Amino acid sequence: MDNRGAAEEPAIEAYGLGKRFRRGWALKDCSFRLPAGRICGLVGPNGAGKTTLMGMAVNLLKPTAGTVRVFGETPGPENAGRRTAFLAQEKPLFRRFTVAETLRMGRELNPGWDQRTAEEIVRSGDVPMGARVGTLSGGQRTRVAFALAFGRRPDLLILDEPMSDLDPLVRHELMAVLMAGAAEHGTTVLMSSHMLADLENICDYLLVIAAGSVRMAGEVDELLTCHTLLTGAGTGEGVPQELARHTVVESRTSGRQITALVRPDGPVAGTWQADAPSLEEVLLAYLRSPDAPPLISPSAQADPKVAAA
Ligand SMILES: Nc1ncnc2c1ncn2[C@@H]1O[C@H](COP(=O)(O)OP(=O)(O)OP(=O)(O)O)[C@@H](O)[C@H]1O
Repeated sequence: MDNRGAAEEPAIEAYGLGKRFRRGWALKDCSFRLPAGRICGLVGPNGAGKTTLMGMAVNLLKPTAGTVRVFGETPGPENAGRRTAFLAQEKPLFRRFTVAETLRMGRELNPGWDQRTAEEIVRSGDVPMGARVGTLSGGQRTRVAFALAFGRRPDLLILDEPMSDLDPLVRHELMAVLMAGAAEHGTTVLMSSHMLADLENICDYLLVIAAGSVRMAGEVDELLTCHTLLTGAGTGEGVPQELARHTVVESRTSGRQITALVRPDGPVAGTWQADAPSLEEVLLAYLRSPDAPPLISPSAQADPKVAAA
């Protein structure tokens, strides 16, 4: 669905966004739009620029080039900042605070604080309210940090690899909490993760970056339906001639069999078995093929006017 024209501003819109550190560009010419209300997976190899992008959306980093807007505003402590909660990769918490004190701090700092939900998230993991944060396991600390971010009831929740230190059961439980809460409150979620199979179950939107630029962005359904996985008999090296008119994202030869992920431009000639790829197959193909043409679906295309606003 294309949200253009909807009354709600996009949750995030970036145009020509870039960040340069001493060693070079961490993110370059990055343009996309994330419509409000989506659960968006942010995918990319190590060092692709995911944390840098999130840092600019939450005003921890200033862009070197271009623009990023959150609900139509430049990120800052005011409106956009108040509507956004960020769970950083290192989950910064006060180690000397007890869990109860941590939640009390959340309540005192945030007018729309949802104590019941925050407590439920903590209690369902049997984390003692009286325990000091510094004595908790990594996964328990993540649960508390998650409760703190979620309890703010933000309109935009930005999570940097939230699942990396969670066991599979906790991961599923917290992601279910996330999805139910987001559905109930219309929260937009931007979540980076390397767990591609998990993202398939959680996300309805996707942003893929590699080497500092956008490789793919849009509705998961849309991105899936425009790809086909072809399997056929390989006759040699390289992309077979009959695929030349289509966009071949990746082609791999194994023995006498060739497998190609393509964006077909009309019917495919030749004898191929055509299958619908999984999200994981599409993501892996794009991650392995940095030279494949990027794919930005209409709902994810940034409006150049954002840069001028
Ligand atoms: N504060 C900084 N100073 C200098 N370089 C930085 C800084 N922060 C990030 N970088 C560089 O920017 C690039 C992008 O880093 P970033 O942390 O955004 O990647 P990432 O996609 O989040 O990676 P990962 O999946 O490993 O968490 C990397 O090359 C990194 O070394």
